[in-house]
Amino acid sequence: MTLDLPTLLQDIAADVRPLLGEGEVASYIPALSRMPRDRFGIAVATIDGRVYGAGDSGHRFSIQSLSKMYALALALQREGDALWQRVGREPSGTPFNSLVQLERERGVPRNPFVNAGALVVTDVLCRRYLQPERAVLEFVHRLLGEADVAIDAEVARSERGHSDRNAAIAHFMRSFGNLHGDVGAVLDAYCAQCAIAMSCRELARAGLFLAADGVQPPGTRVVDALAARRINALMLTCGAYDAAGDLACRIGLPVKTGVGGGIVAVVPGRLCVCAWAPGLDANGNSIAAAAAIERFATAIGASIFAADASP
Ligand SMILES: NC(=O)CC[C@H](N)C(=O)O
Repeated sequence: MTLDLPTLLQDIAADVRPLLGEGEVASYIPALSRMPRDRFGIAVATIDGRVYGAGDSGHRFSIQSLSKMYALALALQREGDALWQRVGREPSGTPFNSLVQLERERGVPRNPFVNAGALVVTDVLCRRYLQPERAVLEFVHRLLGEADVAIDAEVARSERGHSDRNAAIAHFMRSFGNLHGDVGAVLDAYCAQCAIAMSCRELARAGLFLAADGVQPPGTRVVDALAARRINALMLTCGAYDAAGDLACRIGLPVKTGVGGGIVAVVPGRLCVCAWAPGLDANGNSIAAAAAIERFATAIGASIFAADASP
């Protein structure tokens, strides 16, 4: 059966509309507190080059922790397996900005997707690049084959001005010797990378390398196949923080969430899907975007835990 993806996406946009008033926007970053909660977008990019969208699929929003996929890819490309000496590969079962495990585990974060792990990744990039946030942005430009996407300077400034918790995490790790650079410089780069603004269409296209063993269609290798596989594994187990198990049950795919309301999911060998809606649940994951991707994955039979992948 050939799937009618444009119609499916329209149906999903209509289905999730009642959820759009639910949840809270990420007001701990003041510039994000103004986001209207009635927005919704969804887009799918297939590895053979088709892109479909519905709702506000072309509207750019703050990618926030979705940037951690790109930063990790870049760090793995530069550092290889040495990275795993400084960052773990286990789910945390704690909120994304938690400090509690760091003392017991001597400053080694559980995984690269909680803030502590992402700050270590940024520290690695600070060693490698004079402007690490530009390196992440240019990595995105390479994935998209165009240089249009940018960092929203106001969002970056707003988060940087309210980054006490991330500063605490960074200083704490530095006290254990697991953050080597200047904490202020790491926070500058981290907040700027989180403030990249992209649309669902751009995020779905940019994530295709994860669906294609590290090769960005139509044929540019951006990371090796093993790195792509590892990023997917970490997205499945850690990409949604303390909701990773719930989303694995509901969606069954590698996913990454961000407090800007975006969720990216990868269907290996086939496609990448991104949904966006600003209202967040208590874990900081978008309520309507998660519901939309759940509905999409179910409709196309995408769960990696199901025997039959194609309806
Ligand atoms: N989960 C997220 O998207 C968090 C990213 C945000 N910039 C923070 O550090 O708090």
